[in-house]
Amino acid sequence: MNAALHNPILPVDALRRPLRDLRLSVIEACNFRCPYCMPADQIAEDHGLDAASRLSFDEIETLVRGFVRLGVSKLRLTGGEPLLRKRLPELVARLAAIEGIDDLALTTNGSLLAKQAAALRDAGLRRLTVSLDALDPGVFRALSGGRGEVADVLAGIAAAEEAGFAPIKLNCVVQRGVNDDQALPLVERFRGSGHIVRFIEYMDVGTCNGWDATRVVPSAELRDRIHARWPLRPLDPNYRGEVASRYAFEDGQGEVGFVSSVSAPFCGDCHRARVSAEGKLYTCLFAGEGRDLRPMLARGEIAFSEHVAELWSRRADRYSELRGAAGVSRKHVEMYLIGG
Ligand SMILES: Nc1nc2c(ncn2[C@@H]2O[C@H](COP(=O)(O)OP(=O)(O)OP(=O)(O)O)[C@@H](O)[C@H]2O)c(=O)[nH]1
Ligand SMILES: C[S@@+](CC[C@H](N)C(=O)[O-])C[C@H]1O[C@@H](n2cnc3c(N)ncnc32)[C@H](O)[C@@H]1O
Ligand code: SF4
Ligand code: SF4
Repeated sequence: MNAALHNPILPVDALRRPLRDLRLSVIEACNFRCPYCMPADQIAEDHGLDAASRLSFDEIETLVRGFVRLGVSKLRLTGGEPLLRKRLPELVARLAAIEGIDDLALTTNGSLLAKQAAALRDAGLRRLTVSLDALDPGVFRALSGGRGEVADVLAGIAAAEEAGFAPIKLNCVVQRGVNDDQALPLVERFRGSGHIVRFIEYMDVGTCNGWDATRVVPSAELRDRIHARWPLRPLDPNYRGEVASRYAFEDGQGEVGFVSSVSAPFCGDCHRARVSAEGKLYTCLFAGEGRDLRPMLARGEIAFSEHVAELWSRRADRYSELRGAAGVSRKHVEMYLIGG
């Protein structure tokens, strides 16, 4: 909607998909070690770039302005754990002020949210997604790699609610035999709260999480389990290309969502670009390597956007649809580098 204001010629990729959505990692480091993302035995305690290797706030602002010229109106900040980035509210305020960014969201593990929710809200953040894989303290702790407490995340959600975030989306990555027994308690806890629990199929992202297809719980199976207890009916997407499929509780107690990248891929409508904390562009969550945008950033917003338009026009990614096909190999970037 805003895009034509800036640039009447908007790029489409080789599969005719426009660029609408930017997911920007502000930091690659994390205080958790979720085994499906950053297994503790493989990712060192002091893992991470030195601060100077991360894009500066000035670079990030130029980058986002450049993406807006190409049609992006939706921006999600992620990580690593984005709340570890120093002076994050200051960055949020700068990004919220950019004309053309209609939707500014952030995904966090929630552990540091209690302290920061109000400042982020005041800075202009409008939407929040908190990852929450379990309510049981022991299961939660194991799924954070022994680093997190569910009580802190629940306190973070309460603080975010208090600060005015509504609805908050709560993302749960489901693994069979690990935390699939947490699904119904999560639904029970948040039904009627105004927040939206979303179940994410465990994905084969990265090369270090030992992904195993037998641990994927297809969304349809989970949906049936929930439906048997609290009847559901399908809802229309909020916008074209929405990643989660939505279901309302028949009794009016809100909705749940399912992200089914493994059992029902959605590449046809994928309008998302991803940029890592050091400024590499990934045109797919499963891309093998990124393109370093930093040199072009130094040449300013217009030259930068022309460069990205060129890269986007050559994009033909659709990994989830091709998964398992002959010749499709796994040489993926790690999830904590690309931000999910
Ligand atoms: N395979 C795949 N998974 C995705 C894609 N986009 C998001 N996901 C996954 O879906 C999950 C939910 O994503 P969120 O960060 O909550 O973002 P979203 O669903 O786009 O959020 P909304 O803007 O609120 O609709 C995350 O675990 C992502 O990794 C995608 O393009 N491909
Ligand atoms: C990489 S994290 C970054 C943001 C923040 N640290 C958090 O956990 O919310 C973004 C999302 O990716 C999800 N994720 C990580 N690895 C995954 C995997 N293998 N399959 C599915 N989702 C995954 C996480 O659960 C989280 O919701
Ligand atoms: S999913 Fe998020 S919280 Fe968990 S290890 Fe990855 S980046 Fe950290
Ligand atoms: S697998 Fe790649 S192309 Fe397909 S929806 Fe995910 S990010 Fe987009």
